Amino acid sequence: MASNETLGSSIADASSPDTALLEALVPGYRIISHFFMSYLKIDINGYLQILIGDLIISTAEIRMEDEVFNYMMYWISRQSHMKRTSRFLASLKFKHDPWADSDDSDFEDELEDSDDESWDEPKSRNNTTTTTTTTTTTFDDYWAKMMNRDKFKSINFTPSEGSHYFRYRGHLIKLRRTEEQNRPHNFGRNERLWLSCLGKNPEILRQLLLEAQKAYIERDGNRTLIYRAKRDYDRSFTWIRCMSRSPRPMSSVILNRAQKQEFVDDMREYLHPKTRRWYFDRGIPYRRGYLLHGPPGTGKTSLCFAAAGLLGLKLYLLNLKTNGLDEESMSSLFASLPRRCIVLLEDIDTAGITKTRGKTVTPGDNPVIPAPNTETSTEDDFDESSKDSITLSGLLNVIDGVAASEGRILVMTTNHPDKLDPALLRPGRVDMSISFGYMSENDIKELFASMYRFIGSDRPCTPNGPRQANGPVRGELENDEDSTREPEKRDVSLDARISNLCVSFAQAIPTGELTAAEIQGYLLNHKDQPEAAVAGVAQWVEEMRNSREN
Ligand SMILES: Nc1ncnc2c1ncn2[C@@H]1O[C@H](COP(=O)(O)OP(=O)(O)OP(=O)(O)O)[C@@H](O)[C@H]1O
Repeated sequence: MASNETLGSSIADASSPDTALLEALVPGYRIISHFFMSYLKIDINGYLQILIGDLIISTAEIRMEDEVFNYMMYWISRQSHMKRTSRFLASLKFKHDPWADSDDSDFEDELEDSDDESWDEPKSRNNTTTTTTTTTTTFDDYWAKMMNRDKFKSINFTPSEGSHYFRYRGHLIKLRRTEEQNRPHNFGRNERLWLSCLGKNPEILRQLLLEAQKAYIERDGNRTLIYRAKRDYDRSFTWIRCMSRSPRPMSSVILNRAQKQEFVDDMREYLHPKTRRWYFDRGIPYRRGYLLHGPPGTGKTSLCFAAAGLLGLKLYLLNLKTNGLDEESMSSLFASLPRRCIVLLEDIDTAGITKTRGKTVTPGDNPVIPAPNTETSTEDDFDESSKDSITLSGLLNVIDGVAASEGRILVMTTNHPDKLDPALLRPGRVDMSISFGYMSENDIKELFASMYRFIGSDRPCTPNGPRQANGPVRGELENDEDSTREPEKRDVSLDARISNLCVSFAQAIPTGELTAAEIQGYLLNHKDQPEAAVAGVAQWVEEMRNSREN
């Protein structure tokens, strides 16, 4: 903002007078206080401190564990005048600083860069030719550029610890940054920010914070935000933002279409304000739970990510095996969830909660809990791990507990639904189950088409040939990027080619034997060569069968 400027920095702590703020209030204050000190030996700063602190200054405190901290740090890091402050912290972009540009966005920048270039397999090394419209780049050129970029990581400049003064919309603002000392190194930093302005009306601080929030949220756009539970050094747990990703298109998850539609419709229906009212009017806890079950690599997690992207919900990941996670910490995590979000509890059967309702976990009681290594662990070690484990009744208490946020969507995934206690599966805890399995012929065709819909000139394709000219209606399951492409630009010959190949590919694979992850793994070896994928598939299936038999 043009009207903003940084006026100076000091390392004075909180107890020192806010000379700059006073100067703004009483022009000439510095000279007056100097006069009092030099000639009358009276330090008027000390007296004024009480007046300033309690009567004529408004202050906002911002804690690092709160997302507002990220808003503010992001805003600060984007203010050119703040970068010019005389005392600053220079740091490389850290992935765990959500306000800094993440590695994910670096990665997406790289994708955009590489989209601007056309690619040529090198006939000889360092063979680069320039055409009138695009640059033809060899891998070596690209790699040299990336390696250079990685060496020179961006440096963030933010105001360092202490006090900094700047003007915001004509108001003098003091920013103080502090860091908790004596904190174990491996638990990271714990900082606080303090924003102060003159006067008892903090309106300008609110405006600043709202502007910071807007900037931060706009930066995320429609990306899916992912949080995970992190243990602090005082053993408490909080949610921290761990990454943001472009939304996964729902159409990229291969699942029976009706089931997928039912899942999405059910979530939409649940999130509708009328449904919320319906629950409240009847005194029913407003929650919804889903169980996604099936063999590993069949798309359970992918569906959850795609649903979060489609509905624009934040995703909170929690692994019940997290070291130190107990019922109390889990309840406080659930209590601090936002009103609308998806919580994903993965591999619920491996968490020591299978069919042990009400039992205290003891060695050998539950084969799923990792047994202590008798050679290296002591009794104390085991006591600690049992104390930290989540029991089935503990989990049920958290799911049902009064502290559990209403409005959240709970998704649990498992490879072994048969191991789960019926108590966990009852309606109210699990309202819909979706079974994931090995690939059918249609699934295989769909997966093949989705892998090759962008090759060469990058034209999307469906297993049934070119999409209808009018395209999907917004909000239907085809919410993905190809739905926005103009139909007339589509490469019909590629569509026809892929449609034929996916039939041959699917015919060569036995149905109900392989997972999507396995087939995807094979196709990744033939990324731009669908014909080669079809040619080699029979042999690959043979090898897979042999490896399973051995
Ligand atoms: N049904 C599917 N549709 C599209 N891709 C899939 C599907 N199933 C698996 N994949 C691909 O396989 C990989 C693993 O998928 P995912 O993590 O969703 O499986 P999962 O069922 O959650 O596995 P696990 O039980 O081991 O957690 C991902 O790269 C995903 O893209």
